[in-house]
Amino acid sequence: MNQQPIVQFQHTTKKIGRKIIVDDLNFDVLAGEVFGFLGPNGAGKTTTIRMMVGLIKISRGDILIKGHSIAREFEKAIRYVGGIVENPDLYKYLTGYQNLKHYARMVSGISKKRINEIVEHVGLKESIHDKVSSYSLGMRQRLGIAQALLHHPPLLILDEPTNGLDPAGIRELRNNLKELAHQEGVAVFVSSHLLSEMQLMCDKIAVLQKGKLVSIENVHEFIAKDSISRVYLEVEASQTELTKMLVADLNKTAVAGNGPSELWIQMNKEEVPELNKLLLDNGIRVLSIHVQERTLEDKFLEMMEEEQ
Ligand SMILES: Nc1ncnc2c1ncn2[C@@H]1O[C@H](COP(=O)(O)OP(=O)(O)OP(=O)(O)O)[C@@H](O)[C@H]1O
Repeated sequence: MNQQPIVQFQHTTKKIGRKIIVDDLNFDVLAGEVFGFLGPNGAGKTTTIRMMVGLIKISRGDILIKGHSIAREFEKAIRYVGGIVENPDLYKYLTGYQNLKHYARMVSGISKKRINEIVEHVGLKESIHDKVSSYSLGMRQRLGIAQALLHHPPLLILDEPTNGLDPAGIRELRNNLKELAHQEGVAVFVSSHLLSEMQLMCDKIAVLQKGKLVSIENVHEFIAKDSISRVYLEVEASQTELTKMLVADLNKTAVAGNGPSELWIQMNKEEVPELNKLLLDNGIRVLSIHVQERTLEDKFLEMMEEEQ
């Protein structure tokens, strides 16, 4: 997979009045990855995206798209961007196809073949000749993506794309975006509040807080890093004895679970074999041992608490 940088943030900063809203961002978004942009309300995500598409000026630094500066050569840079920043811009009284044709006329060099190809790609073939007013929100979102992709941009920017979609619509969108990135090599830059969704959708996660980049990692590494999991045990042993043994041998405190033989311990997944051995060496019968993996949401909330 071609992993060249499509977007390069270079000391990107936005100041409004005296307030620094986005503070010295430095990172790349690569071809072929779904890149998640996370952060609590007011972190500066929308402001960053608005700078990426030229809706507001960059105060300091720059953003390069395929090597072209948004600040100095906007016309060139923006040609490489497909974006839905607010709601997709669609004419409801026209059909999906007429909308795409209208858009294609504004951007030169888009063939009929390309329109059909993209319609198929976003899964709208069946309903493309229906009026947009009859479309569900998910279908409108897909038509918006088709429109953004008509001119073959190597970068797709989506601000909160799952807003208002039902679970089936979210799943469709997720699969669609992953396919675009992984099979067509498009860099997909997505901001969202839905952490469970981002965990399923993204390859990489960047976390913004108070305008600053606080983390950027592969999604699996991000979740697993310094990962303390809950390990649930169901054993045939007296809880008091077991608790004493865990403190003495592993320096761990166990918490009673729901049933009389259940308890849980906080530990790294890597420590589980040691726990298992300790139980076996002491002749304790283990009925079940289960590691509850952390989610992106757990990690994100922990991180926000630490930052506070
Ligand atoms: N034009 C403006 N004037 C003053 N402050 C602004 C302006 N635009 C944004 N802000 C402030 O900048 C901060 C970042 O806003 P932004 O909308 O980028 O955050 P966000 O991460 O997208 O948040 P959300 O998740 O709530 O959409 C907020 O504190 C907001 O109040």
